[in-house]
Amino acid sequence: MSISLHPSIDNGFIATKENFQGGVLNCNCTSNTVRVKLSGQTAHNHACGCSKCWKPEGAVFSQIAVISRDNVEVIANAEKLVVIDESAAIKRHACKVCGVHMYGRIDNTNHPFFGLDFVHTELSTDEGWSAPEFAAFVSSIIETGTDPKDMAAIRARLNKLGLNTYDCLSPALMDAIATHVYAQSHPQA
Ligand SMILES: N[C@@H](CCC(=O)N[C@@H](CSCO)C(=O)NCC(=O)O)C(=O)O
Ligand SMILES: [Zn+2]
Ligand SMILES: [Zn+2]
Repeated sequence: MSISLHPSIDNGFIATKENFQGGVLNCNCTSNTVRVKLSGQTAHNHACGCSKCWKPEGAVFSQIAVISRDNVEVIANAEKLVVIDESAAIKRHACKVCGVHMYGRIDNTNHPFFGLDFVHTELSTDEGWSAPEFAAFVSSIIETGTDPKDMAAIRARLNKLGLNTYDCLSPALMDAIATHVYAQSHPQA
């Protein structure tokens, strides 16, 4: 059986819908489902191979996007959410019953991505969320057990799906991080 990159990516993905208004993310519990309302479109959606982002069963990548934290609201069963790693920059709020990560939040106001929450839009039944644009932290899938011998074929599959592969974030996001770092040590007069 071939490796699943991610169920929302393996066979091509649903296109971004213009003027998409957002929707609701649901955890995998069939009762007392945790629900998170996103009041708007997401951005910078990507496949992430890092060991920290939540992946559906059997997938080697997660699919993760960002949205303004002001547009994220837990609307049901918030008491089931726990932060899985308090020491991480991104505090991933997961359902303690099914394990799904409902949103990741950055508390450090100096972090380059402060103000943005990280979300997995496949948890929504709504269609039209921003489509994946690239694959990040690709080499990191080896850290969670992928055979290094499979990497060339995996990178080729991602490329064929239209996703450039990077071993950290995309050049645009890495430039944004570096710009933030420079600005912190060179404040405007
Ligand atoms: N090789 C490591 C990489 C982990 C990592 O740095 N992950 C990134 C991307 S997550 C979303 O794109 C990150 O920013 N992490 C910060 C955090 O998780 O708090 C590994 O695989 O673990
Ligand atoms: Zn759950
Ligand atoms: Zn990640």
